[in-house]
Amino acid sequence: MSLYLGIDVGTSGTKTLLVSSSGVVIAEANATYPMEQPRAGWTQQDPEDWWKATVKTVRQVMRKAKCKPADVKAIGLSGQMHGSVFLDAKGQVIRPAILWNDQRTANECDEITAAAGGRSKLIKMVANPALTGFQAPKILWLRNNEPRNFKRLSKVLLPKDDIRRRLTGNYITEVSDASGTLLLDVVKRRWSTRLLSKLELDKSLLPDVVESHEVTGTLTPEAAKTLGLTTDCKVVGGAGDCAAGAVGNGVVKKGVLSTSIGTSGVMFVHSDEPQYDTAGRLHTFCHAVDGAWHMMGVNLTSGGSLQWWVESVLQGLAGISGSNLYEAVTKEAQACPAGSQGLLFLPYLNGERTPHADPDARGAFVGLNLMHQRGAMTRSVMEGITFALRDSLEIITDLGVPVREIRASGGGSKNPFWRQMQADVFGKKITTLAVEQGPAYGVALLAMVGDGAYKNIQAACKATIEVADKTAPQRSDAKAYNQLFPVYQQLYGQLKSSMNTLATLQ
Ligand SMILES: Nc1ncnc2c1ncn2[C@@H]1O[C@H](COP(=O)(O)OP(=O)(O)O)[C@@H](O)[C@H]1O
Ligand SMILES: O=C(CO)[C@@H](O)[C@H](O)COP(=O)(O)O
Repeated sequence: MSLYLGIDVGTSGTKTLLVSSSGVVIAEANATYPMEQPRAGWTQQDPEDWWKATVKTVRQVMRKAKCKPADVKAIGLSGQMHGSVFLDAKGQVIRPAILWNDQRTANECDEITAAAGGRSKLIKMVANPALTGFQAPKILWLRNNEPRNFKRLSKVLLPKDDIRRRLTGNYITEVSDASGTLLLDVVKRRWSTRLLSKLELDKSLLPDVVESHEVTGTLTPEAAKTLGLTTDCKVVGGAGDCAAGAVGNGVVKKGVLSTSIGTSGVMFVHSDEPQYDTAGRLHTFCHAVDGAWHMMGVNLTSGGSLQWWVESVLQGLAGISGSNLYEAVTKEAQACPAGSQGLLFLPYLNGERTPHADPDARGAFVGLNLMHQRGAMTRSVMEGITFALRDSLEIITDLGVPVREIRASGGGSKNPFWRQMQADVFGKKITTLAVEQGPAYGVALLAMVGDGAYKNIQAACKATIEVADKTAPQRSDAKAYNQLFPVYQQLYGQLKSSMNTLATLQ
């Protein structure tokens, strides 16, 4: 028997899947860990927590499946992107890892842009502008703010690649996650020696880069023993969670987009060429598909905004308690008409990336009146999150990218009411898959390709992925959203200066 492990080192926890070569999920396990916020806008985690969660979940799926260790032929790794694990020459972690949603590096983003000779020159070099969450500004932040730690620095790894180091002993990343460092020449799929030299950073700080399906090593005897696997088990490159999730959704060819409403929100499109938005609003990264790229818009607090609204604000109020919190609030939201009676919500609770790269953007309800009840407010939170995704969709379609179908995924898309809202706001048919397992599933498929079970990732997706559900737009609600969306789009510009001042007062 040939089995494959997909491990996704997420922000709230690690998810591990054991999958057969025909794509059936045999067992799954999750383990959570905390996120530290030492100051407003700063986010950190201990890489040791990721390793413990990896060991725990792999051992759990092996126990559940009762299979032989030798049956597990290969592992695919996925994870939260952009985070930085700082290591010394002995492979010891120097300080807590700084995460994708951390906002401390605004000065370093300016420093990078200036060193590159301006924003458009930087975009030409690495296909993207400098954004606070990316890895390169974090390395500069360490140099500027913790010089003693910087002196000890020998390697910087992305979260899932730190797990690879512990599994194989090798310091390797792959093209999709490396794209989010801002140090990869995304067009040539190799480190940008030009930008590295302008930033006076040594290339030896970075790991080697491979394609996502390539084998990066086998388990060390120690790792094999700890996980209950064998030293023949391969570890393939894998992918950052956005590209891995897209592979798991079958977004490996032109014309299909995927949206994900998790903590963050992502609108993702496959591209056969390295196409990019010259204004830098979308990210252009290498896809986990050999020789392909992708563009994506990312909202930093997407499902995270609804989670804040439901779990921090509404929870405990009359009728909103117990294990069915989201069902209870959805019922109230559904009772309010599309457009939330003229109420709009801006989901910029922790700054924003697409289309407003602004660490000091903030959230807002605009248009409140005495008629509005709890249901209208919940509905407007869901609508605001969906409008934020439509911002990305409009940039993608304005670039001339054809959109035939949108595949919805993530915790938010499990809710049929929200799927219908997405169809209505986007004006497109929304599809969901029979088994939606996200990034961990995508990298299990890449592991199959690396092991030779399929000739490429397109063949693996074709053999394993099945569309289950289709939701078409409803004309009347779509019309209400089309009236509201231009007002939503104006609000950021109108409120930016007040939001930025308020951010200094928090
Ligand atoms: N029943 C539900 N209805 C609507 N949204 C939900 C529901 N359950 C979870 N969510 C949303 O899904 C998000 C979590 O999605 P998930 O894909 O698990 O995120 P992540 O991988 O980032 O942890 C939550 O922030 C919440 O907004
Ligand atoms: O920053 C990005 C992508 O550019 C985020 O999508 C993170 O990669 C999110 O990780 P999770 O919250 O899904 O773990």
